[in-house]
Amino acid sequence: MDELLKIAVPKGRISKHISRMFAEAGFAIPEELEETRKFILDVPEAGFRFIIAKPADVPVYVEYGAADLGVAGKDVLLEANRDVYELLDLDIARCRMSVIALPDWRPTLHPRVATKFPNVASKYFREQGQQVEIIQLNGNIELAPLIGLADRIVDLVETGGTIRENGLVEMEKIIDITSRLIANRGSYRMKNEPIQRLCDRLQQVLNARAEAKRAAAGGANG
Ligand SMILES: Nc1ncnc2c1ncn2[C@@H]1O[C@H](COP(=O)(O)OP(=O)(O)OP(=O)(O)O)[C@@H](O)[C@H]1O
Ligand SMILES: O=P(O)(O)OC[C@H]1O[C@H](OP(=O)(O)OP(=O)(O)O)[C@H](O)[C@@H]1O
Repeated sequence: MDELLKIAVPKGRISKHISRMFAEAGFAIPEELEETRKFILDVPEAGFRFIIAKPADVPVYVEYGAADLGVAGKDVLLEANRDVYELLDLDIARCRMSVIALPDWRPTLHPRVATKFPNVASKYFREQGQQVEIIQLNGNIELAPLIGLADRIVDLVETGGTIRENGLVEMEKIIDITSRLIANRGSYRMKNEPIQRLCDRLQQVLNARAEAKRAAAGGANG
């Protein structure tokens, strides 16, 4: 097959994990993936064309077939709710989505929740039987309760450093988050062989990583 497999990858956190993971899978990926200002990076030796996208745009490129495959956080996938196949949990960029507030938070008559994930947050509070006004922001969500824009936020937590530094507390976890490999439905049928080959190699990396983790835990215990 001479056509390159088009893979949409967000720059930043996820691209760092991806270059490492693809290298472990035996694909020589140039360091450029993390550094480049180019938005298209061909790696013909491996048969890939990387498309460098904003995280929230990855499912859009994949749904429309502008990319065959993509890597996106489960947060982004739940929020975007696009018609794509989720092929693999890559177990990278692990964090959780939580409800966060100031420590003295009390229920109010007209609660306001600020978030980058309005669809996920609305669904969560609806399921909890809570009526809230959702305010969509695009970043630095932790600011909202500090300046009186909202009394709670829904955001991602990894180490807890950001909420701690801003004097906030995590109230409830909504869901655990990792990044997923997704595929365009048509590409999955038409380019099944190279996609399956890539999935198999990535699955081997996941197995090797899990085994190394088990061995390390065993060593620490024994
Ligand atoms: N602190 C974190 N720790 C681990 N994973 C995270 C963390 N924050 C975000 N993620 C995961 O990484 C993905 C990409 O996040 P990243 O911070 O690189 O981009 P962003 O800031 O959301 O997007 P943009 O570039 O549009 O500002 C998120 O969708 C999420 O799945
Ligand atoms: O628990 P921690 O380890 O502190 O990580 C959590 C922070 O990381 C993410 O922000 P990011 O750095 O992506 O910035 P953003 O607000 O622009 O998305 C997230 O939105 C939190 O603010």
